[in-house]
Amino acid sequence: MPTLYTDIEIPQLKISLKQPLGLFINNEFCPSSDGKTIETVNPATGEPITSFQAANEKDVDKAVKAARAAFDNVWSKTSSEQRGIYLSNLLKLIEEEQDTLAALETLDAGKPYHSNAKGDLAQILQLTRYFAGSADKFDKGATIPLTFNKFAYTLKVPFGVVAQIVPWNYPLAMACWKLQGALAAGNTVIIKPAENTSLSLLYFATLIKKAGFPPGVVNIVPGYGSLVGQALASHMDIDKISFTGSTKVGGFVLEASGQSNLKDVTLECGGKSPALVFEDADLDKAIDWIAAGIFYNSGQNCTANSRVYVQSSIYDKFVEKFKETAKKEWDVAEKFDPFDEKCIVGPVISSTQYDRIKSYIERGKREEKLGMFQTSEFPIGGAKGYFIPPTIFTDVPQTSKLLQDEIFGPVVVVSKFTNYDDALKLANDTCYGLASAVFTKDVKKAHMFARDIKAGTVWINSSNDEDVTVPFGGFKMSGIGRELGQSGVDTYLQTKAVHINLSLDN
Ligand SMILES: NC(=O)C1=CN([C@@H]2O[C@H](COP(=O)(O)OP(=O)(O)OC[C@H]3O[C@@H](n4cnc5c(N)ncnc54)[C@H](O)[C@@H]3O)[C@@H](O)[C@H]2O)C=CC1
Ligand code: BAL
Repeated sequence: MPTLYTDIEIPQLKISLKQPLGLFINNEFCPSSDGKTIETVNPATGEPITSFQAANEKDVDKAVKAARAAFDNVWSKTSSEQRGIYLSNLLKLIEEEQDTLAALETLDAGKPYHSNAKGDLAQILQLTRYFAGSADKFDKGATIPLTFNKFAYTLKVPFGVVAQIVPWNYPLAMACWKLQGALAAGNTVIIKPAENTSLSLLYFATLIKKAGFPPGVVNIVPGYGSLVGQALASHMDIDKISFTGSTKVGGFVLEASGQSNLKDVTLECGGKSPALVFEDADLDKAIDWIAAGIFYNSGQNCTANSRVYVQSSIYDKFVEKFKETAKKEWDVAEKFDPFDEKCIVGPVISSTQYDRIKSYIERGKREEKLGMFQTSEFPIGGAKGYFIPPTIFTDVPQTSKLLQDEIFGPVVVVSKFTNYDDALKLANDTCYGLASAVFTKDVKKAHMFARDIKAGTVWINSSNDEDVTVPFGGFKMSGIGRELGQSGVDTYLQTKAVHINLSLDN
């Protein structure tokens, strides 16, 4: 029998835990059908942590059968109030176990424990509270009076069996954005974590069971995207799929739906979000927001403000102060233990991502010969893991690959603009449309920008301070659909129209 649990010790926090390593189907941890496993690595050290069971197509079928049976026999007959009670039970358990869950994020994803992983858990608590309260509120239809002899009404009904594929940059938070919304709406779920960050969600499964969710309502199939993700996207008995990750894979998911059963698709994909700084902005505050908006989570944010446009009249001053702030507040030097309070910029997730980001930095420096500032020497001496210092490229032309591509690391490009029209044109010149930020004291200009920018989120005088009660999602190649807020439940409901004939004659 394969190992389905291992003991994990986190001496820095004096935490010991029993880590599940199996697939989670019908409320039980089980081995994969072919016994294959995946090794997961601590990105702060590059050393292996443990290995977990890797699902395959056969296991996906098993999970879908469990989810279908749970939907048909139990979950579709469970009242929305009761679903809210299960989510409230879950909330209490997350509160009790938040330090352990945050510690697992730090260990497996390299997120600085104090300044980052704990923040993810705070958001998870907030959204679980919100979705627990929404279960019996957002599923109401409407009555539509038609003629004397006819009226209609609508019912909001869950899709049934929902698949969810989540990435590694916010492993548990992204899972909870999707999971709690789908459960509140009355669906059963099969969820796939990213292959490099599966531990926190597997531990979370123990809370799902303790919270009282019936077997089969939540199923977890860790494994490779090209195998398990693809099997979910093309499965004939899954009614909806929600995906967060790269735009490229988002396209595969959409295509797989089209080639299989036209399952409903929500996609939350890449971004290259602009931040505009006008000459009337509060410069110090703008810089603080922008630095956090790109360097937090080592730049591994789909909404990171990775393109900064500054009005020419304040450009030099901005660049000088931005570098100072990056060095003072966001340097990585000698802070290589993400459990230590001093570590603010953790490692990036993997050697693959490290090499990818490094190649962009090399390109900017050598091929494109751009002005570059880094808070520390790179590669960093003394770091075993995948640490990259905050990197600022200046005077970057609009045609640069560094300005057009999503780099997904602590790398930012800064350029000039002359006036509002120029700034807007540059900001909209991208295939993405996830988020944007504008810094100005001119209320009119700020709202003009909110109107004119083609992006799903606009921050005025802030950046990346998302809120779980506000809808989130992208324009253009950044995605399809919305999550969080009321949309976070609505996206898992479909509308049925009922026509009523009151006529006595026909
Ligand atoms: N929007 C976001 O939050 C994220 C964006 N990205 C972007 O993607 C780039 C590459 O990162 P990756 O880890 O390669 O992202 P990815 O898109 O391959 O991974 C995200 C999730 O999709 C799954 N997946 C991979 N191939 C799949 C397939 N064929 N069918 C279904 N699911 C599949 C993965 O297993 C993972 O769970 C990053 O540099 C970044 O630009 C990555 C992660 C999150
Ligand atoms: N900030 C959570 C969404 C994301 O960056 O993927």
